[in-house]
Amino acid sequence: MKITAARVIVCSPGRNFVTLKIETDQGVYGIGDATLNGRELAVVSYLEDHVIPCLIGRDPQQIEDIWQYLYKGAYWRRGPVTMSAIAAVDTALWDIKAKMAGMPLYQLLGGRSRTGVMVYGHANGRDSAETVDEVLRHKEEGYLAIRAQSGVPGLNKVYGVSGANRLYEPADGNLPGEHDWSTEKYLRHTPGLFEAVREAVGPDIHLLHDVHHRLTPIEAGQLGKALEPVRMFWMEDPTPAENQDAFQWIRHHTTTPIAVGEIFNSIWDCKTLIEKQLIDYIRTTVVHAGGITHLRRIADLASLYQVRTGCHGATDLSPVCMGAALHFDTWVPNFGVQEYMPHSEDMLSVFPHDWRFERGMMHCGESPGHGVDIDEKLAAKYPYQRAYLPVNRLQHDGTLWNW
Ligand SMILES: O=C(O)[C@@H](O)[C@@H](O)[C@H](O)[C@H](O)CO
Ligand SMILES: [Mg+2]
Repeated sequence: MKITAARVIVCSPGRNFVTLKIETDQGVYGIGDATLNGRELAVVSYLEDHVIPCLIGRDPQQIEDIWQYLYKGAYWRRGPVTMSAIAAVDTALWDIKAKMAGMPLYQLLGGRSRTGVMVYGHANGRDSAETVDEVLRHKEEGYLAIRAQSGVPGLNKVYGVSGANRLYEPADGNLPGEHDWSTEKYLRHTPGLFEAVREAVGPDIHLLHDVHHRLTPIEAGQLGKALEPVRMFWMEDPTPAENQDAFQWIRHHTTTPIAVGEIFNSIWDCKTLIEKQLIDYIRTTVVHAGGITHLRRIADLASLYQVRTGCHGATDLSPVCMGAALHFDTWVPNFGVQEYMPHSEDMLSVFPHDWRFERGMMHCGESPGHGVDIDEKLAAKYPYQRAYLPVNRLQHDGTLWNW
């Protein structure tokens, strides 16, 4: 069997997506997500100018050998651009292999480990009251796990708050927007927010919160301790995770579970966090952590240390990634939860898919492959529009902070 062609499809049905399509001499093709929010064209070039020429003529069944070839053969290893490009190739090859086998991807990985994939929805509001209402609305819709994010009194623009339009999209404008930040105001506000949310929603709903890299380790310890009475499912990205050892200071002060990893792109980024059990959930994804092949390795390492998966699933990860993730989630033994920020109708129309949401669970579907396709004609109607993620500055003196 041979790869005969591969091409990158860039489209923007409400937001930018980058999709790799690999065609073979058996008439079967596979697709993979290569979207890197705010740096999309870097991955397009990495694929078109450097990777695709090396793929033509190779046997698409040799998924592992091609993964090793692209990882070791680049010499310059790891990084979000490289690993997103490798991920797109890997996902497309798994899609092809499953289609050739005539089975849904989860069967090829090892079969079903659960009846469905528990997902968490995104409730957010401009203030605590609006956020509580949104959490209750998600409970009504059947979610068993709900992330809550709210505006912070005294801050203008805060991560995760979509305001009137319920779909949250952080990449805005063709230059980075500037948000303001005050840790003091955030730490004053957040414990009260979750007391109100837990009071309203009752004891059975899993509550999650994304700190989005903004605290120091000791501040994260403070927040985790303040949230203990709420019994959070997790506190996400409490502090920047380049320094994995720093998480021991959070662990010293709180038992609130911790989730990290959506911006990680290889097993090396999370090795210490997992082996020292400094986290409870690993958030690495199919699209940014080297595809199914590498994500399986991360999940297997995590399973040795009772760390569970909690894959990132924001709308800037395309429906192709969501499809592949749901097959992974259906198989992976140490599954925790899957993030699910619903894509808009425009986005979903470009990516016909097999999955469905039912009472807080997602089901990946039974069609061969990962169950997602791309309507190239429709995609062509939505040309790329440069968009950046915002930057964050401390409100009192403008210091550039973590967004
Ligand atoms: O947990 C999450 O979903 C967030 O961290 C993301 O919304 C993140 O801000 C975006 O994926 C960045 O592109
Ligand atoms: Mg996050």
